[in-house]
Amino acid sequence: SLFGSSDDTPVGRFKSYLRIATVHPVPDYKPPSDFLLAQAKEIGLEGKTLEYVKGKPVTLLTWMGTSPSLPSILLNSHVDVVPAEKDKWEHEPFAAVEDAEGNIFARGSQDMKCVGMQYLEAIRNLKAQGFKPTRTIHLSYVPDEEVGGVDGAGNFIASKDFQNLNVGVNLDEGLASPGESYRVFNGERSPWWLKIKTTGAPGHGSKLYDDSAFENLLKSLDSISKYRAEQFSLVKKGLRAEGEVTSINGVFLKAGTPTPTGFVMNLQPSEAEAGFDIRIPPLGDVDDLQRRIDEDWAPASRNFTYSFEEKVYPRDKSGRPAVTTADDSNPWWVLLKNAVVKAGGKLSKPEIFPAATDSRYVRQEGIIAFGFSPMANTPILLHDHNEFLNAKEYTKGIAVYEEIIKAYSSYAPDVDSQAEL
Ligand SMILES: CSCC[C@H](NC(C)=O)C(=O)O
Ligand SMILES: [Zn+2]
Ligand SMILES: [Zn+2]
Repeated sequence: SLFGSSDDTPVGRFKSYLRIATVHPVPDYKPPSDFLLAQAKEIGLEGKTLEYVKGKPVTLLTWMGTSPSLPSILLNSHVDVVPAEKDKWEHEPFAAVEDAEGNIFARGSQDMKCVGMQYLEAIRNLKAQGFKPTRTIHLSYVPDEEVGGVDGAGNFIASKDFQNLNVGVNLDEGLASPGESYRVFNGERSPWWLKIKTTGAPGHGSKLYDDSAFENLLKSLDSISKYRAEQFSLVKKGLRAEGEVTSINGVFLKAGTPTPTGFVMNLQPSEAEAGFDIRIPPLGDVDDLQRRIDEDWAPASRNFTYSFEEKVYPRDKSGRPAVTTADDSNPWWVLLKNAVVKAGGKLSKPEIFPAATDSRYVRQEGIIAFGFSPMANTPILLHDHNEFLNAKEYTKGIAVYEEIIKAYSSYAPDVDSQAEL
């Protein structure tokens, strides 16, 4: 066929998509978009591209519902993947080699080309069964998630195009699960990427004096380290899940006077800097964290200045925690749970995603969003060497999406009770 595979089966088409190396730092977004548009045409979906940034198309596929005025369903996936260190892999990372056990090795096999193709395969099957959706279903294939999504989902979700889709519920990526239950995420922690910098008088390495830059920084590191230990101990004691505490991890340190072979060893430097990746849960205390930064970690009294490379506010536009209700009061939660069970799967308790996905842009709009990648019995290998997904597990996921799409697109309660949905 057009994309170099003669294997025109669900698994074959998955492999074809995996073989399109949409890899950072310079993914070519045209080939996957052409591939997806060709798939859409074959299945009978409307397809178009929206290009908010040149060379970074959002591919939007649509299955019109019979009641197109009802809020729609948006199935999102990102087309880009992180790089792979080829020589550390057992199989070429973009060859989509299937081993004797049916494991398909490729960068993107878990994160998240599986999901992007499973949506399409589920729709292909539903169409073949003669199913007619009541609500309209949109599939968005976005660029640049792996570099923060600003040029991808960020632009798309801020657009008039997106508003016009009238999205009622969104699905995006989750994580694989080594156990038999699928994981599901109803919120995520927000990144604050903090850089702190202090200055102090330089001096001889032998002299004890107050307020050296290095000493200023050590005090901050001490305070940060204590806070980190407190948060981590809540996880270690089993009192909180990983996504429910604030994490802070050092990511760089910068100080010293370089020589051609190392650093000057008897000179106390006049500047010291450090960087931290902080993640705040949706219900985390933003004011407390900000106070710690101002008073303990980067106080002006110790000559600090600070800046953020990233600072996502963990609330939606109305000031509510950017978290989706995942209990029986939310019909979209109930539908999801029941659909998974109907497909023969199990769903774990909802969790907060520890890192950031494109879902944050949707939840910030106050729209219901679940992170869900149907991969059970699968080691978590996103961004890792030898990322793989088993063909059987992939195929099970298609059946799961068939049930979800059926349930979601058929959901049409009485007109007066569905204003919010
Ligand atoms: C600020 S965007 C960063 C996005 C990235 N996402 C993942 C899934 O690793 C992260 O959480 O670091
Ligand atoms: Zn991803
Ligand atoms: Zn990723």
